Amino acid sequence: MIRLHNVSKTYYPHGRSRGRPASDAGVTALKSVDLHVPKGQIHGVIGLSGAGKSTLIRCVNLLERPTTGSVFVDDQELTSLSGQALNQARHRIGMIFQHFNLLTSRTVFANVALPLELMGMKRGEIRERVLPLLDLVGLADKVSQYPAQLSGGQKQRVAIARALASRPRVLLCDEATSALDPHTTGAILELLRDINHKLGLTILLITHEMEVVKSICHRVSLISEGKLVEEAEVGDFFTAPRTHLGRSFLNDFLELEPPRALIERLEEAPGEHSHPVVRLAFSGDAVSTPLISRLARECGVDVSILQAKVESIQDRTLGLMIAELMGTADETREAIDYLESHDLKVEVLGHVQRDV
Ligand SMILES: Nc1ncnc2c1ncn2[C@@H]1O[C@H](COP(=O)(O)OP(=O)(O)OP(=O)(O)O)[C@@H](O)[C@H]1O
Repeated sequence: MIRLHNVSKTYYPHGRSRGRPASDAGVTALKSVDLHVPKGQIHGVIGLSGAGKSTLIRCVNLLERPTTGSVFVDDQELTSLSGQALNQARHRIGMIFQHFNLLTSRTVFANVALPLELMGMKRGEIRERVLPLLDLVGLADKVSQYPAQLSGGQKQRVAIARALASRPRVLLCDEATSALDPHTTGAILELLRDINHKLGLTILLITHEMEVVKSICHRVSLISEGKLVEEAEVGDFFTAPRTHLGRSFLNDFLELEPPRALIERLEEAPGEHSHPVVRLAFSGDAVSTPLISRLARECGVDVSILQAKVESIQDRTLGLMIAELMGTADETREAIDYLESHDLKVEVLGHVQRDV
């Protein structure tokens, strides 16, 4: 449904003039991005501030025109269109924004009606289209109110109804819940999930919050310095991110870091009298297997659990633990092999001196 092929975007300080001086290098915000979002999927793009998320999503409806590469939506190449043809194609793409972008002088009804007025639709038809949409987003009783009379969550619901007014095939969400509190965020994400389900709408969203990805996305891409560096099913991303940045997002989300006092004592290389400190991630059957007690029995290693957590990520259960393995060098090495042979991901964070 959405396909980006080799899309790059460079912002030039002096626009796109042909006589650009050689020193006018510009900022390359996207580098050779390939992305495919099949029909009916909810796809998240997550990244740090400045990574290129907004540029990426704005390239999908050509609010930003890519410097090179092509963009297809619903099998139509948007990058080959301009003028009226591009306007027509954009009716199939709805968009919502972090700060809602409502017109303050228009009522809720008139905000949702605006794109239909611009399409030249008759008043009666507009009414028939807008009222069910306001019902869908739970605002049937706010038809005549103005944006200033609404909460943030209600404003975003108006924006969602407006985005759906032209019956788009695709909805783009630009940090749509970043200005909302966690409870309201949950409600808006549930509405988006509902719309995806009921209308079969394909959704591409950008966010810097793992919670958003965890709650509603099917797949996720990680963006860093303008490049998509990782793409995975959400369950896989949360159990075994492949990049350092992915692991750092996951650790921040899980808030699973060794205690500060321990971090200060961690040494990179093992010593004669040191124990490894490991981060263990396990999913599937391993969650319910008593591996730690077996470790003690079968490898003769004592395990001191420093932190542990079990998370439900969609249909998967993910266990995480930070632990100190106490035994001789041979015993702890054997213990790590044992854990890995049972499909646990083991990351040695460092080594701490034993009290001798
Ligand atoms: N209109 C512009 N002109 C020049 N540079 C821009 C423009 N818009 C974005 N940039 C630059 O492009 C890079 C990517 O910005 P972008 O806004 O796409 O990132 P982002 O991941 O959405 O960041 P944030 O989460 O902070 O909004 C940044 O270095 C930014 O400074």
